Amino acid sequence: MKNDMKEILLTEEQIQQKIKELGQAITKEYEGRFPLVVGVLKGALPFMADLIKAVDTHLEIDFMDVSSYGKSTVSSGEVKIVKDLDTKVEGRDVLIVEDIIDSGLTLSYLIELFKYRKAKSVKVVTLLDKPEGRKVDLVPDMTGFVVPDEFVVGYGLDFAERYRNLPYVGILKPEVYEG
Ligand SMILES: O=P(O)(O)OC[C@H]1O[C@H](OP(=O)(O)OP(=O)(O)O)[C@H](O)[C@@H]1O
Ligand SMILES: Nc1nc2[nH]cnc2c(=O)[nH]1
Repeated sequence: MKNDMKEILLTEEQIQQKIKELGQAITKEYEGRFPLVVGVLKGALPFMADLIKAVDTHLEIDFMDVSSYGKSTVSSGEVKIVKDLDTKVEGRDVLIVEDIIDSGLTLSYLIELFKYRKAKSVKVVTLLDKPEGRKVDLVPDMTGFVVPDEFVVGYGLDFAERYRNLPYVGILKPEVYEG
């Protein structure tokens, strides 16, 4: 699969080192509390799995599946709930885990939803942030890496459901999605 990459943006080692640091920051932030850590499917799965192992305080996990993209690389601007949480968020400290923030539409929808459901606090940790893609004002509380305005894949991020299982993050060669 490495042959499909124009460039490797983040190596497995860089990602894992950053996750250790983020895990320590989350431990510090939520020590003595019992946050509800919400993974946004499917992209956040590898990040969430590694991140929670780097956190040294009690936490509960749950997942939400929302969809804002079709099969293309362009945002449709629509957000719909595909799978809701099993857990009540009222009174909870919610930490949303994302693989990437691009337009910000997915997250701004989720943040408003959890506030409406009376969460005690809502924070966001994202592995990747693409600030140039933003359509709404949104700054994550914790960020792994800022990435350029390019379509990236790997470590949860897909192109047509492929490449999620890469341990690194890269930019595809144009011929891969053109062909
Ligand atoms: O900031 P935005 O422009 O809203 O984009 C970010 C969202 O897009 C991706 O999910 P996607 O809807 O592609 O689903 P997936 O995680 O199942 O691939 C990503 O995982 C974020 O949830
Ligand atoms: N795979 C992938 N999904 C995204 N969703 C929003 N931005 C991106 C991106 O750069 N890559």
